[in-house]
Amino acid sequence: MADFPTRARVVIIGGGVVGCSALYHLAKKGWADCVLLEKNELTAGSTWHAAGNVPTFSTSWSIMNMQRYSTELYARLGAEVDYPMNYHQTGSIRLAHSAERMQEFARAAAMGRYQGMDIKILTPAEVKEIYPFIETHDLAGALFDPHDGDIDPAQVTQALAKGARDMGQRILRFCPATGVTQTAEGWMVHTDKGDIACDYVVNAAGYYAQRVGEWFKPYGGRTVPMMVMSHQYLLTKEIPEIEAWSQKTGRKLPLLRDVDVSYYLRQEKHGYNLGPYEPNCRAHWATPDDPMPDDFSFQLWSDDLDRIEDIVTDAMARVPLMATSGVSRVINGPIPYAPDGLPLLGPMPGVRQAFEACVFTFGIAQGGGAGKVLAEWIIDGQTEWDMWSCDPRRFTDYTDPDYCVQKGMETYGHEYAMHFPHHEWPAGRDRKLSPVHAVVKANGGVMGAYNGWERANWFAKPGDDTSEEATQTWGRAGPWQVRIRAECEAVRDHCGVLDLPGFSRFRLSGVGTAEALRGLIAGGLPKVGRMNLVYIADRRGRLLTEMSCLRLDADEFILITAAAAQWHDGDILRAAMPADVRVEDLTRTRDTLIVTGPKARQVLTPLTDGDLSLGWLTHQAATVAGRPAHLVRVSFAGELGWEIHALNADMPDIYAAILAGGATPFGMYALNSLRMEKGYRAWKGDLSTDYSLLEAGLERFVKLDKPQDFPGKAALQAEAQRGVAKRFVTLIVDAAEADAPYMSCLYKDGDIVGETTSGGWGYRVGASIALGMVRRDHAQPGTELEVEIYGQMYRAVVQPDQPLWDPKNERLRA
Ligand SMILES: NCCCC(=O)O
Repeated sequence: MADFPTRARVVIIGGGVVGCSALYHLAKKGWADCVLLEKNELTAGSTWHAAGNVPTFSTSWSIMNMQRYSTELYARLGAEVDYPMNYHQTGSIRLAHSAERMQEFARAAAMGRYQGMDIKILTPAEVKEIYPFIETHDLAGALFDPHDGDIDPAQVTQALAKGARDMGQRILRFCPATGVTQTAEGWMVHTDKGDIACDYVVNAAGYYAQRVGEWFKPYGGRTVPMMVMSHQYLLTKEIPEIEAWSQKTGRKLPLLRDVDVSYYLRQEKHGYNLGPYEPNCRAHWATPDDPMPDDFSFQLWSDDLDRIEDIVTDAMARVPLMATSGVSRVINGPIPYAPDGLPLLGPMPGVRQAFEACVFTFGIAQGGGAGKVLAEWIIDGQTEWDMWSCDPRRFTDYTDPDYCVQKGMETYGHEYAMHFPHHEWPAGRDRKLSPVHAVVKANGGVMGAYNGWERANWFAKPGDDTSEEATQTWGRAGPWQVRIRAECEAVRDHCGVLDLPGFSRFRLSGVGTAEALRGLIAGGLPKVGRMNLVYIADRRGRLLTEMSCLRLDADEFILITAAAAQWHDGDILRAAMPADVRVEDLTRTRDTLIVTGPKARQVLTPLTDGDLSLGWLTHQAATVAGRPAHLVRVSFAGELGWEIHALNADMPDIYAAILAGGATPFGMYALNSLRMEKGYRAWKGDLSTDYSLLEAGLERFVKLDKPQDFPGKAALQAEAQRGVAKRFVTLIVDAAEADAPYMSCLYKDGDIVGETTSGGWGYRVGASIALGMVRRDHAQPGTELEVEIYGQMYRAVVQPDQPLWDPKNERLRA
């Protein structure tokens, strides 16, 4: 090939909407010497047969940001790149059949308002006014998203490609990538037409992402956690009434989603496009007798209407006009699913200079925003919005193909389901078990999955309702409530024990470790024998992670971090440490118990040879129940307490002895309540890259005057000079039956002035607590705000800057 590019800054593998959007956005940010490789024609994978809906609605703040951005981009893109396309912002109506669904809508509408969108709640009568063909007698109401609509998937992809090409980017169609080789500088991407040397490579291969991902395994990569579903939508013949309505109004009908029945219904020309997400769904290419073909470009499966018959019948009852027309075409095509239904967008776990932008199930709606996010990741190393919900590192070593198929099918069949705070999805469970799992279960543990690890959320007593049905509420009341209260009271008055498998832990050792850490963390290191919290920021001073740092020796440390952060934090540590520093991931080999409460010393004294008089934030090697362990004098529950870290094989004896010593087992729900009463932040709720370390109120962990430079130092120094825009606060809320969930809006005199980052009931203080970020001018203690909880306003008062429980920390230092 005469002008084959042998060098590029970035090579993107895959020419769907996401790959083209990434190419476009890289050029927009000034990197116009990149190449996109597509093995067939652009859009040949899933993009060409996508339904083309473009919602903004999401109950996730980051997904809503990404989808909102897509609608804004698509509205201006045609003119910007001179490629007119069919984009209809018709608005959409999302129907509710229950009060709980209306509560979900109210929460999303508030988030939408915070993002500047006029999302509205409708009564059934209002639905009928704007959608005359619908039956509304059994509806609770609806949500109206004015920016929703549909776009031609091929046109938007070609428009992004044109825009990218016009800025200098290269797109090589019918040029499949055949492999990659890591080089000292970056990568060599191989094709049959030649090799391309590049700094960065992006896997944007849609449903082929797992195959492309295999090429990265020799360089530290893993099997891409995904599977492929068959998604059908059917197109009806033309319906005269729709044509007449469109001619009369000059508009298309708003897109309908009957989310409780599980389908979307959209005007397509003068007929309908009906897309069900059926519970009895079908995975493809998931078993040896159904292998993924090497090429499925522009292909579909034959239709299977039996699977969606019930939903079609329901839709015809909802919009009887549908029944007046026959089916003209069925589209049954492959759609990739990650286990949680969200895309993989961000750094490729374990592999330097490689990214993923793949496994999009809503690629058209998210593609615009995804390109922006990916360009930021690659060029800036950080993103405008915290994107943890899409970060490929959220899935770690437990996502084997069987897990991915189970979860993918569960997610597809519940595409529009509500995600209640006390509900745990049942598929793909028991992937990683604590060494005391059987005992925890035998004691009534009602389990939840944390990075694949099973932990007790609460402990049920015989007769308690532990069914999935009982969890279908946004409220705090449920069979768990009385048990959580008792667990918190046991921790307050006596001693509790929580088994915490999967705490991510890394040992760092070797000459220069301490100095390397000083150049990474914002604060100081503990002395040998002591521990403290350390924080790592990005260049903007925004919060990447928090770790407990135990110093074992001058140059030997254990860093302990959230279960979910294992691969995220592992990547940060490995990237930052020089070659002489050894970074070992010990997560799998050890288990942790939290033993805490005023009688914790009494429980432990007969069991250990450790020195229990050592003070707060100390640690020591000791035996417990005759087994080697490490005792750390700390408690996330905010009482006198120790963490006991031990090898898996030793933990059953230790746990048994502590239970026999009178400790009450408690679960994650109680821990969450206890930590909020102390104002202890949780990772990726209260602690996210949406906030700087200073906004998060972590000044005491930041040493701006230390000699070492560290990521974010200059930005934090500048922020300290000018003052923070927002401030972390604790609020007491006059809540009713539900506490404030993540991203509830905080108002002052009708204006949104902040948001909650977590909320729950404090059983020791007897109040509903919210932690949040508030505009600096409204963050003074005593300020009265309002918080919107599922559509209702409640008084929320900013509390003094000290813990609600044990403000002087006397109990935990006892
Ligand atoms: N392509 C799937 C769109 C689903 C939805 O609009 O809700």
